[in-house]
Amino acid sequence: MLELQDICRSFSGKQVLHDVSLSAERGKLTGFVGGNGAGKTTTMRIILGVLAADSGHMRLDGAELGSQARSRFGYMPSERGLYPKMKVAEQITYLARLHGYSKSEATTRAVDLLTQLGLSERLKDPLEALSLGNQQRVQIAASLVHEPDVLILDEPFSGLDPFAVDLVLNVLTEKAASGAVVLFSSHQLDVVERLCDDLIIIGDGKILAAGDREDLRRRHGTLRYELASDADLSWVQNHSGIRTDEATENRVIFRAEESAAQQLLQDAVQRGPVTRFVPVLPTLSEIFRDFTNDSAPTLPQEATR
Ligand SMILES: Nc1ncnc2c1ncn2[C@@H]1O[C@H](COP(=O)(O)OP(=O)(O)OP(=O)(O)O)[C@@H](O)[C@H]1O
Repeated sequence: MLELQDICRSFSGKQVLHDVSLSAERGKLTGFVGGNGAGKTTTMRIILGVLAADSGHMRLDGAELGSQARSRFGYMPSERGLYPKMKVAEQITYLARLHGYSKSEATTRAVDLLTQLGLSERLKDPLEALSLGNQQRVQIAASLVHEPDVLILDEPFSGLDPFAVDLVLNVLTEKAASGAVVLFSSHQLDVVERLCDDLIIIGDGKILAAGDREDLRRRHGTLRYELASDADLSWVQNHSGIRTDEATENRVIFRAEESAAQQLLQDAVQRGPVTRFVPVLPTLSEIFRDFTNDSAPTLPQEATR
């Protein structure tokens, strides 16, 4: 497990990380979400050791994090950093060689990874001839080339089409299943909701919530209910103690305390057969808005990157 404890960091006297504590378990995909300027990249760069923390501790599997453990880290930075004129497969082979693979191992590894990422037709093209989404796949291949033990990805899904999202997801899931730590930041909450097992929400340099995705959905956000009946439900809108979010003749989605919801159910049963009454868990976007409304002026959907 990768653990950060009370990490602080300031730039020119302005504190941007405030006692950041988080953990990412082996075998799981951990999503790291927050609005613009929340502190995701700074945190990731500190994990990687390219930026120093002012204070705090970092551990991998209980041991203080040092350069030896970091040599098994893979990183995909948000600012892409490959050689535009170099051919795609050549580039990944070159990186594999730098990590100590023999020439034939490096070639095989490059071709396998790029094929897995859907780029088998583009191996001999220079990077700059590829679309931005495809260049990003190459960047992901670069972060994976040395079979990292801990994979840190800054916005790996931004700019990818749904097909590419699935390809990258398969690669990351496979990586996590092999026992690696996989931590990725993202603005795309729908993608994160679908992909990650665990979630960390950061706002204004502070960790706002963290844990198992489903657990977070159960614990946070406003609980809503769905009620459906064969009978007309138009009376529901005027029922005390509830607020309707959606309403048709035979189906409503409403917010209420549990006691008011139960009362409404009883009233509905007396008026006709109830065909459905279920709690509706909040989406990740709703939870994120609840948490960040106070702390981050910019919602991720408004991000331009
Ligand atoms: N080198 C730096 N010098 C000064 N301030 C910095 C530096 N790097 C980051 N910051 C500031 O730290 C804060 C956190 O930035 P960071 O890039 O970590 O946020 P982020 O969550 O990755 O945002 P985004 O989603 O917009 O990329 C911001 O206020 C940013 O301006």
